[in-house]
Amino acid sequence: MTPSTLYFSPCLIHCTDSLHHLLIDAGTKVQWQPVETLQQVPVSAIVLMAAEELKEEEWPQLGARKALVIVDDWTLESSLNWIQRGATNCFSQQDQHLVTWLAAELSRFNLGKAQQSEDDVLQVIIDAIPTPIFFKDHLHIYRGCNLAFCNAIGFAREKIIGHSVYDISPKALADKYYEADSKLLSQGGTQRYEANVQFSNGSLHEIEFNKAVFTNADGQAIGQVGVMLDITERNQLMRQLDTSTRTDPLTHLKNRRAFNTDIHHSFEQLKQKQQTLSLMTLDIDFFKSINDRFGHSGGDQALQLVAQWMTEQIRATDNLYRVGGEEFYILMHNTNISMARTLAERICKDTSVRLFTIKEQDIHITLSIGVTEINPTVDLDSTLEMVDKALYEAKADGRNCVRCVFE
Ligand SMILES: Nc1nc2c(ncn2[C@@H]2O[C@H](COP(=O)(O)OP(=O)(O)OP(=O)(O)O)[C@@H](O)[C@H]2O)c(=O)[nH]1
Repeated sequence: MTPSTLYFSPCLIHCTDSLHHLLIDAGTKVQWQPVETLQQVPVSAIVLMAAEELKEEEWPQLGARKALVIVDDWTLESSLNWIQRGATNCFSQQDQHLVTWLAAELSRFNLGKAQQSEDDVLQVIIDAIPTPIFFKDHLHIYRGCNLAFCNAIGFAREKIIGHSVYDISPKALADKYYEADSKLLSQGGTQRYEANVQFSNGSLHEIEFNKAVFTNADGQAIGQVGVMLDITERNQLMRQLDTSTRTDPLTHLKNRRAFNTDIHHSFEQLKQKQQTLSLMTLDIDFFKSINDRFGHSGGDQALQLVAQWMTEQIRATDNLYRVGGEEFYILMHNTNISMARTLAERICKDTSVRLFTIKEQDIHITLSIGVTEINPTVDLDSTLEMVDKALYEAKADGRNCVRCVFE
């Protein structure tokens, strides 16, 4: 692109010829380049667009170009409307001010270039900050950024400054950014949100955007500044922490805390949908004697083996928890009491005939099991009490058996 190239929409071809000659008379030689859409116009370049050819979806790109909107009937109101949308100016086709505007702008462009200073102290300072920083004007056009921002999104500064989000991001993403920016500009203050961002090297990052509006002396929003905090590691740690607070360290099964969350969630779903949900509580019989015989570490090994064994016995839709010393729960979705009882009896029987090897000795382990179907009209605490009662009945009836709650 050269500064003296002027872009124009094809339906203005008839006026480019006279403009060309008028500009030569004004001492400015230009070349003309037709474009179908604003997207084809390089950022910061001068473009003449016929108002009727500008689609609404192109408006966000007006501010990133020196866009002159050419209307059939010029009115102050329509002209101001176009300027508010980001157009640089608005002229009627016959208006010779267009020639003076172009001549002035083209000579100012050259002057501006000569005055450009590479010694921008503020730029040097923000480039030293490792966190990506950017700022945009009230038309969402990038007006500044630091090196970390360039590196993160993978564009050189010249490809960012003066561009709209639509010039540097895929449309779907640009739509999201534009919406968030518009909200912030209209509400003022600050904005904080998290989004997944793919960096230029292909890596995916969880980013916390912290943005704030800045205003002129009259308090009018004139732009926004944003900082991108990379919270990928922090979020990973939080997820690990969350998992570990819901996991039993010995058996790696979900623990009572996870059970409480899951059962409340499932109970709420049960109230809304026509489904069935059953709960089984399983307790190892005479576990104390295993501890007494093999020591605490032998007891731990037994717990791990039983947990592993039970994991193999349940279905993909069942959830197994270790909720106490030698006590487990199985939450069974889409399962009524008769299906739950069948599963419980199979686990009970198969466990009793299986051999578990603790400290190189084979032993039998049995389970007492209580089973209930969860009724959405009965409160959860009462249901948990009833299934515990069923378990105690199984213990009282000699252990190694299943007892059900029937309402
Ligand atoms: N090794 C080991 N033992 C545990 C753990 N948690 C609880 N225990 C032991 O489990 C035993 C449970 O004993 P009881 O509540 O008397 O139950 P029980 O011997 O299984 O008898 P019944 O349940 O009545 O059949 C206690 O000795 C606890 O110390 C653990 O994490 N590891």
